[in-house]
Amino acid sequence: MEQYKQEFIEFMVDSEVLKFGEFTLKSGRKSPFFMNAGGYVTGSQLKKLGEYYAHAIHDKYGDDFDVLFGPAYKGIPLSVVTAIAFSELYGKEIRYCSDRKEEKDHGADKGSFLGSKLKDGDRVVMIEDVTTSGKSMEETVPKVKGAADVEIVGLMVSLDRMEVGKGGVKCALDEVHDLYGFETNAIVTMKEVIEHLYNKEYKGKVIIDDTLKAAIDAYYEQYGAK
Ligand SMILES: O=P(O)(O)OC[C@H]1O[C@H](OP(=O)(O)OP(=O)(O)O)[C@H](O)[C@@H]1O
Ligand SMILES: O=C(O)c1cc(=O)[nH]c(=O)[nH]1
Repeated sequence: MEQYKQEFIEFMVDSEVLKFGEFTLKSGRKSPFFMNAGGYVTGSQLKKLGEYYAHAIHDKYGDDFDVLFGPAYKGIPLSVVTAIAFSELYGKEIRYCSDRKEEKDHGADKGSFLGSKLKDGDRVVMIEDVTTSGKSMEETVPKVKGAADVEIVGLMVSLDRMEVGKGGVKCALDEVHDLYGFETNAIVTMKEVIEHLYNKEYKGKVIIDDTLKAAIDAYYEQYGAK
C-alpha cells in the first residue's frame, strides 16, 4: 500500500474520526465501524484533510474543473477546505458549492444552495466523506444537474466502505458510476484500513483485534459487494 494511504489511515485514527462500535447509518444499516468526518475539528486537522482531498482529486481528475460540490452537512466543510488547499497547492481557483437540507426563504441567498452559484458549462467534482448505499448521491446529483447545465466530472470520497448499493450486488461507488456515468474514487478503501490496522500495534494498541475483525467480517457477509 502506498505511503500516503498508510498516513491517511493513521490521520483518521489520530483525529478520532474512525470509530468502532455499533452505529446506525443513513441507509438504516447497522455497522460496526463509522467514519465521522465531522470529527476533524482543529485548524491543522482541517488543513491536512483539505490537502489529502486536493492531492487525490488532482491525481484522478486534474485541474480542469470549476466547482467542488459537497452535499450537506459534512460535505460543506469538505468542499471548503479542499477549495482552499487546491488554490494553495495548484494555484487554481475552484469555487465551492453545497446544498441546504432545508430551503432558505429569505435574504440574498434564498433557495437550496450555499456558496457559489452553479452556472451553465461548469465542470463539477462531487466531494463526500463516504458513499455507503449511494442514497446521498441519488438525492444530490439530480439537484446539481437541475440547478444549471453542468457536467459532473467525478466523485471523490475519503473512505470507500466497499458496500453494496441499492441494487444489492455491486459496490455502491460502481453503481453510482454506472447510473450517472462519472468516475468515482476514494483516498483509501476499508480493505486497506483493515490491512493496515488488523492485528498490528499502532501507538501501543491493536485497533482492530480478532473480535472486531469478526464483527466487520459478519457485516461484510451481509453488506459487502458481491
Ligand atoms: O451512501 P449513503 O447510504 O447515502 O450514505 C452516505 C451518506 O451518509 C452520510 O450523510 P448524512 O446525511 O447521514 O450525514 P451529515 O448530515 O452528517 O452529512 C454521509 O455523509 C454520506 O453523505
Ligand atoms: O452511511 C452512513 O450514514 C455513514 C457511514 C460512515 O462511515 N460515516 C458517515 O458519516 N455516514
